[in-house]
Amino acid sequence: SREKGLPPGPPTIPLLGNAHIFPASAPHFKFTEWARQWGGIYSLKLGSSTVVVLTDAAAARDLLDKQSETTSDRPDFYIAELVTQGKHMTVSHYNSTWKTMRKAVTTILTQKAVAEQLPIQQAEALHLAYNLLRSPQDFYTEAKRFSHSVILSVMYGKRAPRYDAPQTVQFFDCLRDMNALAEPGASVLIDFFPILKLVPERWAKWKRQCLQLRTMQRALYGALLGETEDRLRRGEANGSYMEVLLGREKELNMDEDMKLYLGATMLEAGSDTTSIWFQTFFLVLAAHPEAQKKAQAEIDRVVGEDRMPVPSDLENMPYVRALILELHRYRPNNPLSIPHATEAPREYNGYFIPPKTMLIVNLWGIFHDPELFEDPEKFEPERYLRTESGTKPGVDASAFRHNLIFGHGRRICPGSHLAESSININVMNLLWGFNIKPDTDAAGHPLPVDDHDYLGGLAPAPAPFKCKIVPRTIAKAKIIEREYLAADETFAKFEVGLSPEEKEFVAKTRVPLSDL
Ligand code: HEM
Repeated sequence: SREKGLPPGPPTIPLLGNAHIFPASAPHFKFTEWARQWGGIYSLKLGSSTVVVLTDAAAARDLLDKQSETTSDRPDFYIAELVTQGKHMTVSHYNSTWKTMRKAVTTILTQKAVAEQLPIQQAEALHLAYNLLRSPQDFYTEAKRFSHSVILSVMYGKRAPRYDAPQTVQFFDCLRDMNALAEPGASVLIDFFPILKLVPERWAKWKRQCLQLRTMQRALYGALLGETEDRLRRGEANGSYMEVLLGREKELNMDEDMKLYLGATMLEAGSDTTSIWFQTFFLVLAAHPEAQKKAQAEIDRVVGEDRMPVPSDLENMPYVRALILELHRYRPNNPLSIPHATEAPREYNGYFIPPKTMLIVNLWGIFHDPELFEDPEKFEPERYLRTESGTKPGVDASAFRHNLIFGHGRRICPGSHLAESSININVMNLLWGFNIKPDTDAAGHPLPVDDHDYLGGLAPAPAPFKCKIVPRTIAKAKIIEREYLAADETFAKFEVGLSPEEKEFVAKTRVPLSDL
């Protein structure tokens, strides 16, 4: 049962606590419903463990930002432990391995270092736009290829020019298997009822799956690391982050496994999140033509017809900036962020929070709170023009920093600069060049777009859907094509390591559309 002093919460039953009512999928909806009933700080009992859900931006700031020395641990995650033996930074406990890896990541992902990688990000964005001219129906997988290729290039100095290349397929298989194993249903049970860990391998299919995934991951990430080392030996450095790390591995104290899993962490954390963001972008814009038209009008005013947008244009586009913030609010990538855990007892607002409590920031519940946001279920970028935080006028918004969707405290997303840069470039490019429209029926009538249809997981992606992505003018399509072909030199630096098949593929596709 719930110990005295804990924040309130739904009634418990013996032994299980609240485990019998713990939602198996899309937990942010149930967590939000409970927040409206039990308040911005409530607790759940799962067996003898405690979860505190924070649907309150000020409480999240006070506990996770301001007291982050004792609230930066992660909960036990036995599945990840089996697969990576504690070396995956995102889910690792707050220990010396995490500190070493986090330091390495902060060294390579500074705002300045990200700015230096801008040319390949811009070239990848051109490739995305060019591919949307060629095969707009593939936008869903193209969002994944693009996101993966950017982080693969900046991390390992190698592009992913097509979605169905063997190494790219292998990467997405690893990601799919990890996400499936980490679905709250299975993993929550093991973590809260540790006796399940003792089930022998022959009865525990998940144990066998973990070992298979470990083998797959080590083969893939070992090969990518080896390729970078070979390139360095051949004197073909191209400025990738892994090269920087390899140059400083002694000073940063990185062992072999840390190097391998650091690359894995970055590729996985960077590919999935950004691709889901762009899939959401297409879905929500197809459903909201009015917002799309306003953003396009602003982009046309600032950029005109004769050139593509450049990053500095965004300064002059308040509506587009508001649209990006509204997308973060309306469909936050990680609706429950990533859970933290306490290392020491905490008192907050008269409640007692014991050590080893799982702290969940319910971003969904915060961003969809009708007390804070006018008509929160409505997609309305204008709210970010009325107030800086998008909240209703008069609401105390001091805890609403603009990067709330990137998490809190010492665990805050280290990839946020890279992600924001990708988002800014592409949102401008895509709205400048294309109309994103609902799919149509046989008679050409637009079909309704369901922007609530999402898959499960901690970072839910829109369920695969159809939409029409059409160049706004022939002149703009020609400019995209011209710019893409002109980025040849930038691409070439990241294509030395491609297999002969990939090189052939690139050579065949790097031609004007009329020659295809
Ligand atoms: C739209 C894109 C992205 C979103 C919304 C996002 C969001 C988040 C969130 C909410 C967290 C958890 C923070 C916390 O625990 O308080 C996180 C952690 C993390 N993110 Fe991102 N992220 C994005 C892109 C990226 C990219 C591009 C990279 C890599 C280049 C990256 C690397 C990481 C890593 C390594 C962590 C774990 C940090 C740690 O546990 O210390 N993310 N991200």
